[in-house]
Amino acid sequence: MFTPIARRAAQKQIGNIASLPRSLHTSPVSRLAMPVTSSPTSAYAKEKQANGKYLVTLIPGDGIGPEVANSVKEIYRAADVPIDWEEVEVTPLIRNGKQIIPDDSVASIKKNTVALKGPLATPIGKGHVSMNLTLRRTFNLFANVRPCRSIQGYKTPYDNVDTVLIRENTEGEYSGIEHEVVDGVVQSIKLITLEASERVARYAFHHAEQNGRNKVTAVHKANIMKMSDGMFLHACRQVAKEYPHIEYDEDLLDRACLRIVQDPAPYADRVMVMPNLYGDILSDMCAGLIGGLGLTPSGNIGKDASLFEAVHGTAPMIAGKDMANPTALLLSSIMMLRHMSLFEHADKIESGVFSAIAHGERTGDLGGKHGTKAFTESIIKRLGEKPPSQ
Ligand SMILES: NC(=O)C1=CN([C@@H]2O[C@H](COP(=O)(O)OP(=O)(O)OC[C@H]3O[C@@H](n4cnc5c(N)ncnc54)[C@H](O)[C@@H]3O)[C@@H](O)[C@H]2O)C=CC1
Ligand SMILES: O=C(O)CCC(=O)C(=O)O
Ligand SMILES: [Mg+2]
Repeated sequence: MFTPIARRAAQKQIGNIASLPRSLHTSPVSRLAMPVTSSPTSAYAKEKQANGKYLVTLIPGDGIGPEVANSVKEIYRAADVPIDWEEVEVTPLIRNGKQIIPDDSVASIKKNTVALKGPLATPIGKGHVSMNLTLRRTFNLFANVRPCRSIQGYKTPYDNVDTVLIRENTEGEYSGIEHEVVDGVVQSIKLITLEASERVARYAFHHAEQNGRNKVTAVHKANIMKMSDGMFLHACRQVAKEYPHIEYDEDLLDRACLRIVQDPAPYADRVMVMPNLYGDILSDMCAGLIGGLGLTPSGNIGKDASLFEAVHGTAPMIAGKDMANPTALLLSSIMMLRHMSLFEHADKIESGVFSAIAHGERTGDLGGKHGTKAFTESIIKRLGEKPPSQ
């Protein structure tokens, strides 16, 4: 199945990260709450500006986006994070019959190579295609890293969730190739390539190694989709040979869902890697185990740019009401800071937000009385504070 040409092309595009030195964060004891996402093929290498700060693209987004983005900006100001924001919009434009991202937004991400993004709305059924997916494809953000960890001090039926999902981010069920064959018959194509499968598999093994996880599990439905998911598995098996010190296994998607909701603890040792749609669904499911979408971050990692965003969407029912939980976008921004090697600022903000939640200063989605603004103030007061041990 693997031709030497396809293999060489894949190696050239993402590099062979099997031979990398291990990072500082390899022991489970020192494992960070929000993981490190950089690799030699996605490492942040920008210089500071003359004023001593880095320039980062900010897309506030739709719905609750501007409110949670504002919270991040205020916290960064209070924490003296050396970042200037370059704010751009990603309102869809049509050019030559094709939907595109505005030129200035593309140019900003290209130039800065790192972006923080609020959620963007996608109409259901008819209407414009997802600008989220368009951004991921435009910048070839091939791996979507979605960590989900129980929040210390916020009790749910599960105390020990610590999952990391890595979702193939550019193709699969979200390739966007759909057409009506004849009246009443529609075809939607799940397109999977060996190149993208190998690329995300290699990133998953590298991520496991870099963040102190000793196992990679490929999640699939290759019993049903024998060719597409079968090739995805084949790619994972081949890449696994490059990482003999990392254990590799496979699980069916439906069985994995059952096992995770029955007992998430065994999943704390590993990274799960999977095709696009499965990662979308599984990441919302895992968010439900720790308290909801107000809490889960993500990073879209590419070779030339990386874009960090919450797992959640625009939450239209609560938009503009000072009710949104900014934690998910803030934790995404902490992943971004670690990607940029701004570790001290990341640690200071991370401890502030976990401390506020542990002290019961919470937004409504977590049963608290704080609005977005009051919760932001609580985090600012607690920057650098160690959360109380339970
Ligand atoms: N990456 C992105 O930009 C994403 C965009 N979307 C888009 O967002 C729109 C709305 O999608 P939905 O399916 O309703 O999902 P959603 O994630 O916006 O909302 C699901 C539920 O979670 C709650 N919620 C989400 N984020 C929250 C937060 N920060 N604080 C408190 N509660 C929060 C909402 O109130 C709602 O009850 C759609 O247009 C969808 O396409 C959805 C997911 C991701
Ligand atoms: O693009 C969208 O509107 C939804 C995307 C989504 O659900 C996700 O990336 O998790
Ligand atoms: Mg989703």
